[in-house]
Amino acid sequence: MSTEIDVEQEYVSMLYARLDGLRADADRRLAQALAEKSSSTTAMTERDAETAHHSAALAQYSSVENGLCFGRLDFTDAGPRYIGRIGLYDERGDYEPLLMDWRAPAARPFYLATAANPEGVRRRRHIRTSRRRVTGVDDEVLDLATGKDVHDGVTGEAALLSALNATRTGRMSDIVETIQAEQDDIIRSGLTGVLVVQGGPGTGKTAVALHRAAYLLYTHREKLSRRGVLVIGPNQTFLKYIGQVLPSLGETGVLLQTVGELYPGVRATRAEHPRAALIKGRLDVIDALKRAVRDRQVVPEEPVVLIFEREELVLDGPTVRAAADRARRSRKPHNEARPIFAAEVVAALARQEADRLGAEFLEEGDLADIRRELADDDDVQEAIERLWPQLTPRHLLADLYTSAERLAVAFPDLTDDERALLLRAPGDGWSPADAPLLDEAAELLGVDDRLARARRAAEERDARDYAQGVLDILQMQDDADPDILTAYDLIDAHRLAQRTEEEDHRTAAERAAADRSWTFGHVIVDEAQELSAMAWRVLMRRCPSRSLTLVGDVAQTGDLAGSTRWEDILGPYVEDRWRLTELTVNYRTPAEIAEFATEVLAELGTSLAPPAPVRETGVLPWAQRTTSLAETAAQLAKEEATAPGTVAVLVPESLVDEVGAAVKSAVPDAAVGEHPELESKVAVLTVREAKGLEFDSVLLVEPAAVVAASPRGLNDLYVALTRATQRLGVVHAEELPPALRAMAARA
Ligand SMILES: Nc1ncnc2c1ncn2[C@@H]1O[C@H](COP(=O)(O)OP(=O)(O)OP(=O)(O)O)[C@@H](O)[C@H]1O
Repeated sequence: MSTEIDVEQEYVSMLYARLDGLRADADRRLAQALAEKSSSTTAMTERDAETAHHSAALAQYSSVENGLCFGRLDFTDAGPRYIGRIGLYDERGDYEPLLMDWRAPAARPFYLATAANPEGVRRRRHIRTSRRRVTGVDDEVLDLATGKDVHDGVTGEAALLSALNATRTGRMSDIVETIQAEQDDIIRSGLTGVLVVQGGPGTGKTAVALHRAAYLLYTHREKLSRRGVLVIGPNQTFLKYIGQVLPSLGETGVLLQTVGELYPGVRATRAEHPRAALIKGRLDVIDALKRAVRDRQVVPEEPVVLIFEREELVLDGPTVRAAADRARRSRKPHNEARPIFAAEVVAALARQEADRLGAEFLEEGDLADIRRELADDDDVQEAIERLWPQLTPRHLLADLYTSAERLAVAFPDLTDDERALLLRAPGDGWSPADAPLLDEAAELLGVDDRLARARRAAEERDARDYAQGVLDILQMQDDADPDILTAYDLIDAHRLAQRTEEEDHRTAAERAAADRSWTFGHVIVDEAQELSAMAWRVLMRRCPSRSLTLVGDVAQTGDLAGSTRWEDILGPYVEDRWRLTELTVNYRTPAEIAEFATEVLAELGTSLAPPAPVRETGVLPWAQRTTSLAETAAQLAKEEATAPGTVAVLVPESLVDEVGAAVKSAVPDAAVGEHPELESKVAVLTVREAKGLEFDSVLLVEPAAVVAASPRGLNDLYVALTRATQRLGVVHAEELPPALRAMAARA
């Protein structure tokens, strides 16, 4: 007798056969396209496009290999509908859907139907698979009369709990099989406007943000694949943690970046004092940058003497000031106003030279000659460069940060101590807070695109030469029959080169990463509460359409430059035209641990409600007092590592080296230091580094020091307490913070 599993196995096997067929087909077409000898440039670009298309299809088919089909809906009046990671159609007959993409409207009842509101669904089935084998099914009968109702608003309870209880791997996985109704609403919310998703720790904000990216790309493919989707995360470790989710949903074209990467060509990761980041994150830094630019527009105290045609010409203060005023009145950015300044200076020098020669004997043409010669003169150019230098954003900021005098001019309102925080040695590298400033500087300076223009001109020349070569060959071939219209007759080398150039086969994400002026179709910001006002300014420049999703928790704000009110972030850009949605269920932290986090939340005095934990484990968190913090933490980490799953040792910044070294000697393959490898069994991290991450077991070291380390220390403690999916232990030498006093002492 065939069981339900056998029935589903048969169907699932058929789906995999179809997937294999599609894969073989794409493989064959790709090989064909690659083997094709292109006889013309047009054919070549077509071939490139085809190659890119088939490669992308192949990548997608491979990425959905695991868990291809995970659900089935049976309707009261219709046959079954299978739900999976992508849509598959029957190639024969009338292209009947064999598998419904989870993002299609027809798949929605899988996530929304409840016994109270079944949407025509009689039964929802979760299909569990391991590779291509069906290992089990979980059914829910959505019929109030005969079936059970959903539990606490949770759908697919068995599948959900099994996902939540699974041991963690150090890589986030997708939740496509068990998306909950409140999450589904957000994921499928419209593309336009600003959507804010506020939710406590573990409510699935990151998961929702990524599934939303996949949904938007599916639903608005045409628009978004051209302009691209940008996802901003707090740091590289986090981006690596979430990096697999979108590919597992078949989407590879989304650009994941940190704020430190927003300025193309710079990867800003240098650590700096939080107060320095705070200063750089405030909007009044724009005025400081303006002053820094103006400081480079020099009016000499002593007249500058130039030798031209063996005679002296003099540039005095008033002449330079008049030229500078004229340039500034143009309201152009510094580099773009420079030619105006240079022309004024040259004109003033030309007048001097004309007076010397006897102006009455000179004609306008002679004057123009003098101006041209002066403009070409090395000494004159050098003087102009000294008085109004051509500046790149990097030079401007590097010169500023390495000079106490320049800092004093740019930041007159800061104290000496504050300015000292900004001072750095030459070649010290950029911090994440510098990236928005580099971008702002680029706005103030205007593009110095000489290099880019020269490169583009060279490329164009190459392309033209290449096109000419192609046309010559074609013409040679076509010489045989003069009556046939040749490519040469239709197009010249220049146009052919242009056409080749227009076809840029990089993905939108790749092009966007390299282009400061790129604007995205949609921007998603995770841990959005942490971004500074300056970071928002750059992001808003990158997203003039204001099609944005902000995901975060204003109770977890740790960065001093971050925000604790959504209206403060958005007010300057969209006033009150933004939609607030909330996530209320905690999928990560078991009730036993969440209880302590709730205490901290109350102490924080916010009006935010704690998210409701969806499960209990029966395991109580514990605390152990010790006089040797590092050794005890290391010993306990070693013990914890014998249980299944991952272990994080979370430490205040001040103890990271000491505890890291002790843990490393007790557990040699533990990950410590910057950018720890999260797939390691044990990792030592500061609380800040652990933001957004989760582990099966968490050992928190010296919570009192976490609280004391920053004005937002209590927020940091809240983050630390909410990282565990199973177990939490606290190791401390000092008194516990009040919210943790009730924690049981370790037996
Ligand atoms: N519907 C769901 N089905 C299965 N797992 C889920 C679901 N929603 C959330 N989770 C899981 O809960 C955990 C927490 O999710 P996530 O990291 O997205 O939360 P968060 O709100 O971003 O947390 P934080 O504020 O701490 O960054 C993850 O393991 C995620 O996979």
